[in-house]
This record gives sequence, C-alpha cells and structure tokens, in this order.
Amino acid sequence: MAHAAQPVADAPGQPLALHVNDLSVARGGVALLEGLSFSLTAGSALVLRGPNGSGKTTLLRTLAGLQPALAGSVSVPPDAIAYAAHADGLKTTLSVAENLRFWAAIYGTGAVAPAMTAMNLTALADRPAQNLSAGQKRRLGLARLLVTGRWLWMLDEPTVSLDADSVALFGNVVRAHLGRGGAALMATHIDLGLPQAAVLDLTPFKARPGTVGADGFDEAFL
Ligand SMILES: Nc1ncnc2c1ncn2[C@@H]1O[C@H](COP(=O)(O)OP(=O)(O)OP(=O)(O)O)[C@@H](O)[C@H]1O
Repeated sequence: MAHAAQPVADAPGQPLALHVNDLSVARGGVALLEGLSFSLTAGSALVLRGPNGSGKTTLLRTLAGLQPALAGSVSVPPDAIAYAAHADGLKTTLSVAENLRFWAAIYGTGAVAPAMTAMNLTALADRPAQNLSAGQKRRLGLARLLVTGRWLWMLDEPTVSLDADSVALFGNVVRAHLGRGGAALMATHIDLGLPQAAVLDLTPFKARPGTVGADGFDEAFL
C-alpha cells in the first residue's frame, strides 16, 4: 500500500541533516524513482543529475511537500525547506522591496536589504515585479531564499535566465549559505562553483517500467 513520506524530526542536539530513506516518487500516476536513499548535512550541497524527465523536479517537489511520496521517509519536514521552483512566484504588482518584505513577514524574518544587496536588486527596489526582465525576476525569486531563514534550500534549475555575472553572484549566495551551516539540494546543469557540492545521479533509481504511481492527487493548486 502506497503511503506518503513521513517527516521525522532531527534528533535534538544533532547537527542539521536531511536523511531520505527508500523514497519512491511519481508524477501523473507514473512512478519515476524508487528506492532512493541519500543524506545531506549542514554545510554541504548536492547536485541532482539525470536526463530530462528522469524526475529531478518531481523529487524536489516531493521533498518540499508539494506532492506525496509513494513510499519512504524524509527526515526534514517541508516547513524547514525553502524551495525555489521553476516559476519565480512573484507578486507582480508589488515592487521588488515589497515582494521581499511580504515574504519576510510570512517567514518571520526582517532582513530585506541584505537580500537585495546579495542579488544585486537594490537599484530595482521600487520597480514593480511585473516590469522586471526575466533575469531580474529570477534574481528576485532567488533573493527570497535569503529572507526565509530556512537552512535547507531546494533549487530547481536556479540559474535559468541568469547572465554569467548573476550566476556568479548566486554562487556566492549559496556558498555563504553553506558557510552559515545551511545546505542545498539542487537540480542544475550549470556549475555554481561550489567546492562542497557532491553529485547524485538518479539513473540507478529509475522506477521499473509499468510501475504505477498514486493516482487521484490534485495538483491543480500546487
Ligand atoms: N503535471 C504533470 N502531469 C503529468 N506528468 C508530468 C507532469 N509534470 C511532469 N510530468 C512528467 O513527469 C516526468 C518527470 O518530470 P520532471 O519534471 O520531474 O523531470 P526532470 O528530471 O526535472 O526533467 P528536466 O531535466 O527536463 O527538467 C516527465 O516524464 C514529465 O513529462
């Protein structure tokens, strides 16, 4: 019987760590990955690799709590995770600074100015998000990570639309996050220049053909 991944709190006094055990994930009623186990500790990064359609986004969505797992356990609850998806999720009529203040209020943090500085947004602080270029929107979506105060970042192709300088800027942001004891799990084809990053190839965890995933889960609002 399929069941959702069970969040398990990290043991008190232990360093922050993500432990994924025997996880199976599906999308659209088709099982994609099965028997996946890995760990990610504070201060480190893990890059997901696998061909298009192999399930990198599906795995990140599952860990972030946007869809249930078919089986397995995840040691970190979704509310410890900051997820930067393909979509930037901006409030289009709010300015850059207002977007960040909005999220900072949601997450209970206040550090908007450093987030704008880190992603080179200060000069754009008063511009409505709907008037930003694609790369500027992406910079704002990524700056949001900094105001979440969450230690575990999950990044789905974070560098899409970014120019070389912005990729380097974001690499610095992730490095600083790791240096503060954060961690990052990411699907990316671009080298962010993270010496701490390990690679997890999802190919060996491809679900057997014909394996049927959970059905009837409504993704319409996710
Ligand atoms: N909303 C959806 N409904 C049904 N199937 C979907 C949906 N979204 C994605 N899929 C399918 O799920 C599979 C895994 O997609 P996913 O986006 O997780 O792969 P990926 O490894 O991130 O791919 P890419 O490298 O192209 O970004 C693909 O076959 C895709 O067509």
